[in-house]
Amino acid sequence: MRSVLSFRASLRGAALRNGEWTACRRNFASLPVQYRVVGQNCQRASAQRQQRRWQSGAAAAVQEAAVQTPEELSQESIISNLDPAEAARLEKVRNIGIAAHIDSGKTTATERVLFYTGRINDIHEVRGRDAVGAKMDSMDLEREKGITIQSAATFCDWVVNERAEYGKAGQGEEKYHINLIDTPGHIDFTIEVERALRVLDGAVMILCAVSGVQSQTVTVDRQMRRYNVPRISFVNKMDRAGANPWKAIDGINHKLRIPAAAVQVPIGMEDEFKGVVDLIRMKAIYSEGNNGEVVREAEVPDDLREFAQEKRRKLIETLADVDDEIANAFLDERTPSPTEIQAAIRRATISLKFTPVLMGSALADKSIQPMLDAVCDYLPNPSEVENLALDRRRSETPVKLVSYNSLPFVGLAFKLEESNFGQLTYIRVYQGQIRKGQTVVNARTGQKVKIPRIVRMHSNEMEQVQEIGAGEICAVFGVDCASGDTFTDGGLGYSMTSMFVPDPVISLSIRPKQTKDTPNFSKAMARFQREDPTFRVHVDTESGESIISGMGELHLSIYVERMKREYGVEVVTGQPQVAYRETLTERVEFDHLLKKQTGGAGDYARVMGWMEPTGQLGENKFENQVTGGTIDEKYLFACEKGFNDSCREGPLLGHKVLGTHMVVNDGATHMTDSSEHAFRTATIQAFRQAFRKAGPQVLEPLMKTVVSAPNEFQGNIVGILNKRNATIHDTEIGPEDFTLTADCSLNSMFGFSSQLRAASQGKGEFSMEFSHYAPAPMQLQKELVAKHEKARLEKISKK
Ligand SMILES: Nc1nc2c(ncn2[C@@H]2O[C@H](COP(=O)(O)OP(=O)(O)OP(=O)(O)O)[C@@H](O)[C@H]2O)c(=O)[nH]1
Repeated sequence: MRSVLSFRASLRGAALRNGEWTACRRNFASLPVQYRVVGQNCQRASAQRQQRRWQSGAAAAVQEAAVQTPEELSQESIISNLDPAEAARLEKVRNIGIAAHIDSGKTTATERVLFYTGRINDIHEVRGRDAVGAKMDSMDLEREKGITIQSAATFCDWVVNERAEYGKAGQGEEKYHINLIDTPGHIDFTIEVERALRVLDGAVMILCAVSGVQSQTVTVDRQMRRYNVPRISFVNKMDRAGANPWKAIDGINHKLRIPAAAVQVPIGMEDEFKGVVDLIRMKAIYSEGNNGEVVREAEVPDDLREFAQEKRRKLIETLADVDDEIANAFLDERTPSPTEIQAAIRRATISLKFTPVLMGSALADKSIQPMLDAVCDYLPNPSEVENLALDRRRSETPVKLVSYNSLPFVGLAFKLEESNFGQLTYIRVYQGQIRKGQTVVNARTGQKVKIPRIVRMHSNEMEQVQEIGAGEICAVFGVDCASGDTFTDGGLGYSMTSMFVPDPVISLSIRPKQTKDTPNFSKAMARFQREDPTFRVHVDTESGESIISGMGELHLSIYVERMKREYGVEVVTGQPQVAYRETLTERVEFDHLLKKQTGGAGDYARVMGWMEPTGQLGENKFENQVTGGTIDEKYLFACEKGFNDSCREGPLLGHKVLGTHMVVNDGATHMTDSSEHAFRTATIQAFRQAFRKAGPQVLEPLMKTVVSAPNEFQGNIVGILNKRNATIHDTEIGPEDFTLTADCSLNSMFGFSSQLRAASQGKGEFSMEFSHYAPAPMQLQKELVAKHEKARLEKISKK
């Protein structure tokens, strides 16, 4: 032990003095485990110290610069005197989401959660024979197709019983209030996951016991990281043939790169799956009764004792890598107590360093209750999550929001939905309370709105309430706003950052079959656009047709179907179109003169400079390098407008331009004939001419495609993908199914779903997600440009 301690001392000195830790790391892998733990702790201590130093410096700077309003001063004094009763209320609140790959069992698990918490009286299955369907899939389309399309919110109370092993005996029951959002798995509805994770404090990531980490698990993982959402993992479908929770845990560790360890081991597998052993308390847990509603605890079965001990050691070892207290116990060669392990899992989960893995079978009603206990035990309450707003009155300084009722109200509208009673706006209350009849202010528009009605949502049902406290989720009626707007009580100049909205990748033309349906058609379009930021509608300037754009074929086909069912409008749609982009590849100089001086007021503008690629296929850039005032400031502003207009409609196909840099460094102005209009037009003309000379290219979206199917269909499916020019990167062959990952151009993937169905007897599935833009094949580029040119000339000749 002495050598370990001196090792620790020398490392700490080195790490703090001059960062030699990096050098130590090179030989790190060869050290025995206890040395590795010490090393990591020292590194962490050094980083923490540096961070603390930085934070105190930053806080002092902010305080110096701040001119605080009376409201903000009162906010600070309230925070420094937090009421213990308020803290106790918050401790028992959990705002969580359930997110996973398609068909992992999110809705099935949520149905059990609602049943065990007494929110529903019977369990109904997704695509069940009783034709009722799961509670959270309330839309007819969801019930028919057996997929979740919209996220649905609900709430329930869960009672965690005293557990002597955690030193809580004698404290009785603890009742938790859980706000829960069930999200869709299909990538086409990804915005639903995005906005749910934006406002939730924690998540349950469900994995299929047979497939483990799948393509959408990776997407959901990325979204959770984007919003710093701690998660517990639940390996579902333990009753299925081929179930292997250890493969799933391996996937979390290596594919998602988040330290994970099982906190349970299964008792039996596949159709012998009976329950789980809780590794922290070393107790067997069985769910019995008609619907698994009776939870029975028993001793660990003899034949599992050794295996459970081994997995318990693995859990402690994984925790020692991410938690100092467990690392110290490890060093002292002491086995941590259940209370210490539980506390360490909670700390490490909330600080995003670890995910505990639970397992069960939602369909077989097994082991859902321990998952609910874990939600309460390991996921954060609203006061444990850092939520920041930007203070517009202090140059957007970030301020921490505190889930405390007595503070001024701040909430975020994260989802809009049209209901029979008008627009329903889902709001997460970050601080303060919202009351019926209260006037709140939209931070974006400055508009004041009175809240006429507040409800708590239970899927498609509502429960009226008078007020909602800090840290909770509710929905309000009669508030006109956009998704992502911040509301405050008007006293604070705070606004919150909104969620990430991906760009649509596919579009198609659409029109009502009968002209009499046009008003309803427009109404539906307006509503769908307001509700879903990834669904866009615009009118094509050339053809005059309405074009809808979205995240995939399924996404758009669902809206076409909803139009028919909810608005009685039959529509005619065109072929799906890909959202191409345009870029240039070479540097080209320009010197363009616009001169119209025949009678009356003329137009005069000369712009000079160059265009070149930015080096990345990202944002376009306009730069003014004019010296000597050859072009007036206001005209340069018009040049920039002309540049932005040109980037919206590229010269090749009329699609958006990417990665283009335009520099204007000289020009000429006429005393009377120059105008903003002239400079804007001259820039557009210069852009068009220069772009065409600068090695222009059409870019097409490449999709990360993941296909899985039973092994016997692999040959067929690979053949189909090869014909569609896919680049296959990876194939993983399991005992029954294979999964392959490929890059495919979206253009080549139309109709793939039906071809896959036919080639795999309906057993194959695939998901596609936008990856990046890449140059389209030369032949396709030529065809697209020629088609666009032909359509343009036809339009001119018709005029
Ligand atoms: N064998 C088995 N099947 C399950 C289990 N849980 C769910 N299923 C089945 O898996 C299918 C998908 O279940 P859902 O609950 O709709 O999955 P989901 O993740 O909500 O689906 P999406 O939201 O559409 O992505 C259904 O047929 C369920 O009956 C389970 O524990 N075992």
